Amino acid sequence: MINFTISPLDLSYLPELKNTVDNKTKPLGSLGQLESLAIQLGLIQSQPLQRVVDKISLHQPTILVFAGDHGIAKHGVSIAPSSVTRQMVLNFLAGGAAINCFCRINNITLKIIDAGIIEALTTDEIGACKTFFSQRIAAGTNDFTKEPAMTLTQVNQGLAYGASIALQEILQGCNLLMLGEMGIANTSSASAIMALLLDTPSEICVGQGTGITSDQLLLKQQLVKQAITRVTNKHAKEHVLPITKLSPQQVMAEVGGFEIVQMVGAILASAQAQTPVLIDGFIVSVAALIAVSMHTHTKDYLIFSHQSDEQAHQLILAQLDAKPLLNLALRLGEGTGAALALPLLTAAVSFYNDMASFESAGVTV
Ligand SMILES: Cc1cc2ncn([C@H]3O[C@H](COP(=O)(O)O)[C@@H](O)[C@H]3O)c2cc1C
Ligand SMILES: O=C(O)c1cccnc1
Repeated sequence: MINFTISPLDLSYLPELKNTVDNKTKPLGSLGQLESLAIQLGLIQSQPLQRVVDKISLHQPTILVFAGDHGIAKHGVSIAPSSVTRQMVLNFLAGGAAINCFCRINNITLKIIDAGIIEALTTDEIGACKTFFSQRIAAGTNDFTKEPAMTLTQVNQGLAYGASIALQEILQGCNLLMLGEMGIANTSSASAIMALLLDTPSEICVGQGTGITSDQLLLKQQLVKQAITRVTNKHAKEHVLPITKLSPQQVMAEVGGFEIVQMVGAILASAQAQTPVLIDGFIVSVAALIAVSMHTHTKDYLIFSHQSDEQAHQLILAQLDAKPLLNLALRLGEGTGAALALPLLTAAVSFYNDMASFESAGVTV
C-alpha cells in the first residue's frame, strides 16, 4: 500500500508575502483573487527554500488527462455509450478535442493516460506518440449498482499509478500540475462518491452530466441511490454497532472509477512534493475531495479553476472552502476549465514578480 506524507504549509512566510503584494502600486486588495492566488503560489514555492521567494515561477505547466470506463454506463446514464471514451482518447492523440485547442493557445503540455478504458489502444493507434501512457487497471469498472466497482487492491494500484506519473512530471521540471478526465458516465461515479463521503442525499449529488434528458436524470438518480443503499446495507452488516464511516479507499472501491482513483494518487503525490495542482470541474473536484479526506493538508496545494455547470459542484467547492477562479457554465471536463484558468495564474505571477512597489516607483498615496 502506498503512503503519502503531506506537510501543512509553513505560514510564517505569509506576512512578508502579503507585505510584498500590499506594497505594489495599486490600491490595497484591488487585484482581488489574483492577490490570494499569488500569495498561495508564493507560499508553496517558499517552502523548500525556507525563505520567501523573490520571484514565483511557472515551469512546464502540464495537464494529465486520465481516461477510464464505467460499468454503470450500460444503463444509459450519459448521452453517449462507453465506446466514446476510447474515441475521445484517439481524438486527444490526434489533437482535435477542446482540451487540445486550449492547451495549444496556452502552451500547456498535454499527456493522456489510459487508466482503464474498455478496449486498449493498439500499437498502431499509439504509433510514435510520446504523450500517451498506458496505466490500465482493468477493462472498465464493474457496475457499481450491483457490486463494488473495483477491489481495494485496484484502488491501491490506481493511487500508485497516479502518484508515479505525477512525480515523473514533477521530476522532469513541471511545477504546476493540472488534471483532467475522460470517462463516459463518470459523473455518476463522482456523484456516488460525493454522496457517501459527505453523507448527502444522492438526489442532491446527481446532475445532468453531458446533458441527459429528464428521464435519464431520473434513472441516474435511482441508480446512484440504489448503489448507496447497496453499500450502506453491506457496510452496516459488516459493522454491527457502532457503524463506522467508510474510508475514502472503501468509497473508491465501491463506487469509484479508475481515472478518478489515479487522479487522487496524482493529487496526493503533488501535494507531497509541495507542487500546486490546478483542479478542473466536478469530477476532478471529487478526486480532490477524496484526497483531502485522506490527508487534510492536501488542500493547501490545490487551486480551483472554475465552477462547473454541474449542480453539485457548488456543494463540493463549498465543502472544500474553495473559491473558483472562473464561472463560465462549462460542463465538459477533459481539463478544459483548468487550461482556461492558467492565464490567470500567469497574471498573478507576473504582477507579483514585475509590478513596481510604491517605493521603487516613487508613488505616494
Ligand atoms: C463527446 C464527448 C466528449 C467529452 N469530453 C468530456 N466529456 C465529459 O463527459 C463525461 C461525463 O459525463 P457523463 O457522466 O454524462 O457521461 C466524461 O467523459 C467527461 O470528461 C465528454 C463527453 C462526451 C459525450
Ligand atoms: O464539471 C465537469 O467536470 C463535467 C461536467 C459534466 C460532464 N463532464 C464533466
